[in-house]
Amino acid sequence: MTATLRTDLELPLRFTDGWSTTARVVSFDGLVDGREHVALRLGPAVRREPLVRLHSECLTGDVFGSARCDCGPQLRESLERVAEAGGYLLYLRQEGRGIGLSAKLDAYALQDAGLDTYEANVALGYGEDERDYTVAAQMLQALGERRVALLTNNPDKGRQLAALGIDVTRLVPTGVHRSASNARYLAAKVRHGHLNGHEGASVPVTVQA
Ligand SMILES: Nc1nc2c(ncn2[C@@H]2O[C@H](COP(=O)(O)OP(=O)(O)OP(=O)(O)O)[C@@H](O)[C@H]2O)c(=O)[nH]1
Ligand SMILES: [Zn+2]
Repeated sequence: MTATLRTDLELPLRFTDGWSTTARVVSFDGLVDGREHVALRLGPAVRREPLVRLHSECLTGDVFGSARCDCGPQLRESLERVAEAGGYLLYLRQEGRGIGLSAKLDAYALQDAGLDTYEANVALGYGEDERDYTVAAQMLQALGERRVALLTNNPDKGRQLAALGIDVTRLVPTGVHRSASNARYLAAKVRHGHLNGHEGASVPVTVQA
């Protein structure tokens, strides 16, 4: 299924600490899951290999500033890095690693009772990570991008995109935004294959057969 560009317009971004940039915000028709995912195009136009961040929605971290996770600081870091390098931030409506907001809050309650972030999902009857990146591949194809560098610590994003026909040349790790409130959460992610703590390294992508 092919997605098409719907609207593409200028969006001035202004932050209270003074950082600002101008993005283009792009919406789409024909995305397979019917949700309203958007792309921000940032920075200089690059002929090959734009820097791309697939950011999974996290209302509590992205909007409210919750320190239980690292999503808020990662979102801001990603905007700045993509604005510098040239590329896209795809804001994917995959709240709670795909299980939704209310279920994520249920999972938080289980974590307060001792489970880790993945065990909590499983205890609620979900997979550890329910995200599928087909819509991200559709968005990149609609934008005319087949070759990207991916800003992430999650190798699964690179593997899934590559399997969907996008040439992912390398994974570029984000910084590590660790605090007393999210340290347990980040440690669980590393146990499940995240590259948090490998900052500065560029990691080649391997696709499983
Ligand atoms: N189910 C669940 N989802 C969570 C929890 N904490 C954060 N999330 C969601 O996890 C998603 C972000 O995933 P992360 O595992 O933090 O990071 P990632 O996207 O896999 O990897 P990066 O690209 O390196 O950021 C967002 O959709 C958040 O809403 C949690 O405890 N339980
Ligand atoms: Zn979060």
